Amino acid sequence: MSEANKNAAVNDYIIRMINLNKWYGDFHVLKDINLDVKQGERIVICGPSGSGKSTLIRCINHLEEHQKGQIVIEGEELTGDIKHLEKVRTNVGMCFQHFNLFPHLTIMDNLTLAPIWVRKTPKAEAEATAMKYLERVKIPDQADKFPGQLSGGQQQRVAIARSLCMNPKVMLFDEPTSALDPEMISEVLDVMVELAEEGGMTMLCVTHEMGFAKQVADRVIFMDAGQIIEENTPDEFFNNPQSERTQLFLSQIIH
Ligand SMILES: Nc1ncnc2c1ncn2[C@@H]1O[C@H](COP(=O)(O)OP(=O)(O)OP(=O)(O)O)[C@@H](O)[C@H]1O
Repeated sequence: MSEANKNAAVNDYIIRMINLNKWYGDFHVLKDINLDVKQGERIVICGPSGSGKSTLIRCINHLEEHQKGQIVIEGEELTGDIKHLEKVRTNVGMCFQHFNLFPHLTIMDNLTLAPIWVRKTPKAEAEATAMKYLERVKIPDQADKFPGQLSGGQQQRVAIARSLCMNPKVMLFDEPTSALDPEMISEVLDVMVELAEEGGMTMLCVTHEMGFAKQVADRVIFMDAGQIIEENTPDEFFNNPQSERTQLFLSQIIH
């Protein structure tokens, strides 16, 4: 392949993980992960507890540091360089299991904090954008409340809106529904489905919500013991799982 073609191929990928390895002390948590993510691709990552799913996506925005291999984001290797990291953290939004909202700030202030201080967006513009996204996640009337006054499902929708206010290219979701009461799960999944179906946003979602995976994922990745064991379209993944470990996992979660 010519150098130009090689670069063109590389540029198709917004995120590349190349022989990625990570250890927590002596514990080898990620083992030779190779994963290329295309711009706009929607990926669901599943697998047993402790298989390294959260660690994998936390490495993408350097919340966890890898020790070997490479992560390349928009053609630039992630090294921990502070300037690059600022850019990555602006372009890659993340929603966590436990929302991580600032409890002492109103919803509006939670949403406008980063745009005003990191992006230097004028306050009125940041507030207008925040309102737009609060409407999109269907809670515009909660803007002046504090996180503690909202349900878990509402707080998670605020967390999604907060990420969207930074106009990210990639959204990482780390089990966004697993801390929610069952009746609140669908209101968060609905927002995620809408986001996925709009297209354009690259999404990596660690979730056990297999209905979500079937509905919107372009690709499902199954991890076990720090390795990617299998990846496929949802159709193939659910109907024709190849490895015994995937079959066992699916038999345990789908009844
Ligand atoms: N900061 C840490 N220090 C040491 N070990 C850790 C740390 N974080 C995670 N681990 C261990 O690494 C392994 C992978 O954890 P990780 O959270 O990435 O898995 P997971 O697949 O997301 O699990 P779950 O579905 O339960 O959230 C687990 O055995 C966990 O105990």
